[in-house]
Amino acid sequence: METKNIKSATSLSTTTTTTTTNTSDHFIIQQKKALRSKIRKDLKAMSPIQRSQEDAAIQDLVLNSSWFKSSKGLCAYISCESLREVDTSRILSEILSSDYHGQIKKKLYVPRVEDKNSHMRMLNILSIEDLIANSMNILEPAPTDVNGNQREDVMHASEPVDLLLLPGLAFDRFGQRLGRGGGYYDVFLKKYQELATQRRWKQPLLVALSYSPQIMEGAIPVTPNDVTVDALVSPAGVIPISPAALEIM
Ligand SMILES: Nc1nc2c(c(=O)[nH]1)N(C=O)[C@@H](CNc1ccc(C(=O)N[C@@H](CCC(=O)O)C(=O)O)cc1)CN2
Ligand SMILES: Nc1ncnc2c1ncn2[C@@H]1O[C@H](COP(=O)(O)OP(=O)(O)OP(=O)(O)O)[C@@H](O)[C@H]1O
Repeated sequence: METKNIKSATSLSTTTTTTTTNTSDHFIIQQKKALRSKIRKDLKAMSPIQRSQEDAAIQDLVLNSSWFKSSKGLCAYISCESLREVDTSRILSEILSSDYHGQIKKKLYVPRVEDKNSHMRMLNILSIEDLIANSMNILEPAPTDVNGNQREDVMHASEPVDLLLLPGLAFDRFGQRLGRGGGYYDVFLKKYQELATQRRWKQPLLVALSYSPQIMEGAIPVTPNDVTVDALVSPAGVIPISPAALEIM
């Protein structure tokens, strides 16, 4: 049943535009809503011990991987405990730690919500101290740094990022991702992929971090705007999905 709905969602992508919402779209939106509720419940039901074991396993997999070690520029989310997101604190500390020349190891951009119309920017930070809690209680950078200088927006950077670490509520083995419903990542990812194409940069690797209950057996409901990820990192291991990921992971 679920698979059949997904097929119709896929075929819709060629026949509808992103500005119209027809009956089938409404059906998928309802299915997404239901799945979000179920996953939120499953995440709440995880014991703190299981969660911290999974946080450690996922972060170890990332930190020990060749694709993370070789990355030079990243976008990563600042995990929010109350949203039950996979912890990124050790990964962020490693990115922002200094090498023996006193230089930050990798360039880091983190999300900042600009408005409710799915608009998010990825801004450069040099330290975790650069973050302040927003109205949703998620840590994010102020648009300017302590000296009053505008933070660099990844969309205006002269160098590409090679890796994006993404949050989400549910994922499947096809790389489909269900977010929290704001459309922030889908809009950002589409724009960044277009920028990379224009500049003839290599597309960044999109890697989602997922607790075990967030990986679905079957396909999750998707709409044409949903951007697929290249790979998942779950406590059981790295799951490469796209040809680019299969080549390097
Ligand atoms: N850590 C982190 N930062 C992020 C995101 C994210 O998912 N995680 N975002 C990715 O988009 C953007 C912020 N979007 C968000 C969208 C919804 C909620 C939220 O609190 N949702 C509640 C339900 C709220 C409601 O239904 O009214 C929830 O999911 O429980 C938070 C952030 C940018 N920064
Ligand atoms: N590329 C896009 N252009 C315009 N609107 C978009 C785009 N992608 C998503 N949206 C809008 O964002 C809203 C939420 O979309 P959806 O349910 O797919 O979000 P999500 O995948 O859960 O969120 P996120 O992308 O933040 O993780 C929808 O109303 C959708 O129309």
